[in-house]
Order: sequence, then C-alpha cells, then structure tokens
Amino acid sequence: MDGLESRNIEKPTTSPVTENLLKQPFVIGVAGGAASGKTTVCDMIIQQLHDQRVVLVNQDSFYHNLTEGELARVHEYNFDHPDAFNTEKLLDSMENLRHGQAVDIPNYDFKSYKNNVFPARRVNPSDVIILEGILIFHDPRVRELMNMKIFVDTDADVRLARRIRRDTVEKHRDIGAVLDQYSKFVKPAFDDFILPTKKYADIIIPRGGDNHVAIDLIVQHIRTKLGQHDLCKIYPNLYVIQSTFQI
Ligand SMILES: [N-]=[N+]=N[C@@H]1[C@H](O)[C@@H](CO)O[C@H]1n1ccc(=O)[nH]c1=O
Repeated sequence: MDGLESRNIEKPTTSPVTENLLKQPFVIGVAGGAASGKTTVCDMIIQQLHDQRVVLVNQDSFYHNLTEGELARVHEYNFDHPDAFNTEKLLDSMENLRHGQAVDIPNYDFKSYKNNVFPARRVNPSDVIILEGILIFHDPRVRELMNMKIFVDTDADVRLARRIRRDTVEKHRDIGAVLDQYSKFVKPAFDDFILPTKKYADIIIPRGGDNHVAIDLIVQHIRTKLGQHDLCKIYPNLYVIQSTFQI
C-alpha cells in the first residue's frame, strides 16, 4: 500500500498540540542516591542511542555558589539538600532546550565550590534530553518536564563503599571527613529527600549500571517513543488519530 504521501491528499495540517509535540524532545529523568550508578546508567543509555541526538544535563551543574561565609564553614554545608540547587535556572535551561534553543549550562567546580570558575557548557537542542541528579524528582515542576522517570536503586552499603573509594582516591579527601559528611548530610538527605521521590519513578533499576536487562528494556521503550515522534513528523495527524483511538 502506498504511504499517505503518495496519494493525492491535502498535506495534513497539524494542530497546535501536535505541532508542539513534534518539536518536544523526549525527556528522561534519572534519580537515585549519590554513587548509586546514575552516571553509568546514563552513559549506557547514551551509548545505545548513538544514532540519536542525545544530551545529558546534570543537576550538579546547578549548585548554588557558596557565599564567603558558607565557604568558611564548608564542612557544615549540606550539598544534599534540595535548596543547594538553583532549580529556577535548571527550569529556565530546560524550557529553552524544549523550545529548540541552545543553552549555556553552568560548570560547577567541586574544588572551589563555584560555578563560574570554568566556562559554561553550550548545550544544543536534541531529540533526547537526559536529566540526571540525586534530587531531580524533588520539584514537581521539574518532574512535569519528564516523559520517563528512572530511579536507580542501589543498596546503601554499596553506595557508601563507592563514595569512600571515589572521594578518597579521586578527590583525595580524608576518610574521616567523608564518613562525617555521609552520616551528617548524605544519609539523612537520602532518607528525607531522595528515597521519598522513588514513588514518582516509572522504572526502578536495582543494582544500577550492572543491570543490563533493565537498561536494554529502557532503550527499547525510548526507541518506540522516538519512533512515534518521527512518524508524527511525517504524518502529523497520525498522533491525533493514535491518541483518539489509542491504536
Ligand atoms: N558532599 N556531598 N554530597 C554531594 C552529593 O552527595 C553529590 C551529588 O552528586 O555530590 C556531593 N557534592 C556536591 C557538591 C560539592 O561541592 N561536593 C560534593 O561532594
């Protein structure tokens, strides 16, 4: 059967709703505790979507600058609290990206605790945007941007072991300071703010990046959704038909 385009039909006009959907990138949220394997999950999804335009936006890029006072007492500063992030700026960046505009994402420096030491990163509009961060599901306005929400569910002892290895080996931090920070901020913030956002997830991945079956299933779902988007670009009214008759 010829495709619709080969028949002598009026080019279907797209409704504002469809038009809007045509341009909307597919937004995936990846949340979970620090050192749960979020970055590994994102890397594996990006790798499997090598034929798509995919961009990764880290919530860590939106840490507020510490004031001089906070810097003087940095060991008392809670980086795991929702207020540590500039969510308004994250929302503004996402709004621009979703409307096809490139944005400059801040480049937060974990050594100076500042986001204006390194030049911002230019991020171009893409078919898929992955939003990754420990508290990316906390704010309902951020959640509403997402087409798919993934929670990486790794045991607390595995996360702590990874964090100790990462902070002492890679960041040359003293083991005592790492454990103090974990018990004072990281663990309480996980229990108070991160774990409660698990209920918003569409998919919960036990074991994180080691779970190849889960990641393969996720990529299949994304491809299906992208396929629908692509089809809508060719046959704009198809989306309306599907949504009307739930084909
Ligand atoms: N400390 N602490 N915890 C946070 C959090 O667990 C994790 C978020 O990715 O990065 C850590 N974090 C954030 C900013 C910073 O300057 N240093 C730092 O270690």
